[in-house]
Amino acid sequence: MAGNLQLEGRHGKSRVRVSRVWRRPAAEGGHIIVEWSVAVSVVSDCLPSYTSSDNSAIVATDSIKNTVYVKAKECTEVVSMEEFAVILGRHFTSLYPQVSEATVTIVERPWERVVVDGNPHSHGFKVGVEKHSTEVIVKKSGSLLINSGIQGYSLLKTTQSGFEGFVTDRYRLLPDTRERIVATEVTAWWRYPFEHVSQLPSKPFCFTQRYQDVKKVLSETFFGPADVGVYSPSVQNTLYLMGKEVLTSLLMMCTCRRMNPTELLKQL
Ligand SMILES: O=c1[nH]c(=O)c2[nH]c(=O)[nH]c2[nH]1
Repeated sequence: MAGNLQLEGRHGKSRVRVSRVWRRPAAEGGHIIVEWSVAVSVVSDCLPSYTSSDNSAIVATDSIKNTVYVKAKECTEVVSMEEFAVILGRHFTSLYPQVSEATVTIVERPWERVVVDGNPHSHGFKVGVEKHSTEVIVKKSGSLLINSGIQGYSLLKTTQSGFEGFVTDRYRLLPDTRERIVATEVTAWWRYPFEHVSQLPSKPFCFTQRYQDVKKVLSETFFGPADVGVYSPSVQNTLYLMGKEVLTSLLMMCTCRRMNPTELLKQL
């Protein structure tokens, strides 16, 4: 409290770019590289720094940035970005008595292993398109919220899509169709069912594997079987089915939305 005002201080650092390489032998799958843009925001009891010139409780945002680098260096074993975010969140909430909560957001640059002559390269990578990200909130009590997402996942099919029966008024130009090309850019978020740090799985790659599982479910639902596909009566319906499928098959809460309006809706 300051006077009759109830205040909560939150500060942090965003756009901290960090890369980490784990040099495994080729026989064990080769090198792994990650490049992350990290944002850390802490809820911190340092109200005197707002109401007076007393900065004694502030963890400087510069120190927050340096911590990201140090913690990445300390990860001698491969970690997913969700695990790294939890490591950071636990660090800030346990080391500093004044920090009650930390939110760590990470967006990954999608480096993908290249394939040469059909073989995954041991240390060669190219940048992919869609982006994986996570937002982790850790409280001093150990309570946890992990939401991960995918952005810029562009999908297109050349048939098995239509759009009919929508509002007809003097502004409508589009005819009904049961045959069109459809392309959309999917943004999806899902929540992991771990509500306390003690519930976190110890299995390595669990979060990274889950990300691959979500992508697979989203694309299989969008496209349908390889030979015949599946009919989509609207982008809305397909997005709903994609989210529902992630929810039921992977047991996670999921929201799917279209970032951009359908880009390619040419009537054939
Ligand atoms: O699947 C679609 N949903 C829409 O809301 C829409 N609007 C539009 O012009 N074309 C389409 N297609």
